[in-house]
Amino acid sequence: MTTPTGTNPENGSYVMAIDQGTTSTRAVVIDHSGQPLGSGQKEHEQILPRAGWVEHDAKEIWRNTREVVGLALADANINRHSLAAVGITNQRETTVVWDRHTGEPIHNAVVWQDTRTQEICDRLAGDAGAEKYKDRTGLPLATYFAGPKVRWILDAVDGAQERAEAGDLLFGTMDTWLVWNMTGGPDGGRHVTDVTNASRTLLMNIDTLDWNAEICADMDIPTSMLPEIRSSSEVYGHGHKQGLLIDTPITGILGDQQAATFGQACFTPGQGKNTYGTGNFMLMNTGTEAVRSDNGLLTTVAYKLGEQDTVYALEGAVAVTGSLIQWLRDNLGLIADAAESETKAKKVDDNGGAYVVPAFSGLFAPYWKHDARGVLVGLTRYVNQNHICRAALESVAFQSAEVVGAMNDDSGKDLTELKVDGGMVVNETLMQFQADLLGVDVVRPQVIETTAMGAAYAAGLAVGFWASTDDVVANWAEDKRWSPQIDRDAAARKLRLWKKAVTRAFDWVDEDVAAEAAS
Ligand SMILES: Nc1ncnc2c1ncn2[C@@H]1O[C@H](COP(=O)(O)OP(=O)(O)O)[C@@H](O)[C@H]1O
Ligand SMILES: O=P(O)(O)OC[C@H](O)CO
Repeated sequence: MTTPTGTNPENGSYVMAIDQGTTSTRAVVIDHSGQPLGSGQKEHEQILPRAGWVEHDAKEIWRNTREVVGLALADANINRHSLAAVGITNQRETTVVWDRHTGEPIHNAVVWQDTRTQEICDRLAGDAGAEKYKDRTGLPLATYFAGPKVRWILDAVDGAQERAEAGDLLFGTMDTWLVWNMTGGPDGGRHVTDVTNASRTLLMNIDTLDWNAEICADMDIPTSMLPEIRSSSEVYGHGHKQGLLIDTPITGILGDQQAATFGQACFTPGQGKNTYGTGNFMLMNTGTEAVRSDNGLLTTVAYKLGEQDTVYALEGAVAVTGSLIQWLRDNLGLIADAAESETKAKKVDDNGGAYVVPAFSGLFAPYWKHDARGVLVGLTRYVNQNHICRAALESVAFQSAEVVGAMNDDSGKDLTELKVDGGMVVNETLMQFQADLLGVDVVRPQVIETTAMGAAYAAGLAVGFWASTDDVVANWAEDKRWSPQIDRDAAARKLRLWKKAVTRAFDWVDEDVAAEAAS
């Protein structure tokens, strides 16, 4: 039990991580051995104005952040004096533009899943060629990333371009928005981001880690509205007097998938993890080299600790996995909760020949086909709802198996085991099927809060709370391992049928469908 005095022996004994995710915001208090001590969580509204558009209210997210910080402190039974540092991790790419004088966003945040910028991407590809973007930024020119979203907001809001050019508007991903508000907002808030988040904007040169002036000019984005790019682990500022974390040093920022990679202790080239959440994101550490992919993977920054060398990763981003299970629940009413997807899937031995390809916002890795849409194929009278639940879970594993295939091809090495985390890894049927498909062990750590752990470690390393990444490795422990149980020919046949199903999703959005969606 702690008391709010300046002399408490527990002062500085913990680190807090704030995890600002797609569906909710969490704060977690973590101790030196890497154990979560207390947490708070709050969901925010998903604003869906039309097909393909997804928005968040950035002010709601800031309110929720303050609330969950209070909840986590209370749950851990500590006060802010017990915190040595706070780290931020966040849904990446989601874009906010706000007025630097008032702190008011000029539009709802445009979320990473949102596809409204397709026309902007097409125009940019027509002007300069998509290859230029891949060469400079390591990314395909796609609606997923932040730069085109900034362009869209500046076009959509009356007078925004002029205000941006006059230096009155600021851009940020969620890390930037939160740090600016936490450190004072209009009253001296720090306008910063870290290299991992900046590497998702399509505006940063992946080799020099600077904003690329030519690309910013192509998108007509004034560089005055861009945050300063900093490392992932250093002092960015301190909590402002109006917040709950007054004077607490803010010392870690990592995009959420990079944070999970860090929390899974993937510090050696070749090590990687796969996170099963709203979408699936696999990252493999490629060391200090920014490897370009020939197979639809993204080149991204994994982390940069202070002045140390930048560590890069290859990433396979899959847009729809856990959100398919939400869709079975909310749109089809097939299941009452996510866990029932497993109960139903276990009632049948296989998918009955059915395949679900959840290309709800096109297909991300390894295909990058924006004009694909979801399909359910292989239907016969035999197929029932249990088969569909199984097919939905299998689609999650199939999509990740294709990403692993791309990683193996790009790196020239075969994956030896897969570290997993995220909300879906409690689903044992899915984990077993993943091991069966890949032919390698799937391994779950004891603490599956890897995202929060990663942000906490980045923050704690900056203030000497942990001495080095060796402490992170020492704190990591295995919980459960699934080994392959089917032969490789059977796995290859399943994957072949999946790939056939995927081709049925291609090329759905023609001009008529696009015009209808836009009207
Ligand atoms: N038992 C389960 N089986 C299948 N999917 C699940 C299960 N439990 C949770 N999920 C899915 O996991 C996702 C939540 O994971 P989480 O890592 O919290 O997501 P995020 O961080 O992207 O918000 C939801 O999309 C939910 O549908
Ligand atoms: O918030 P999550 O866990 O769905 O992650 C979102 C990713 O960062 C998008 O790139």
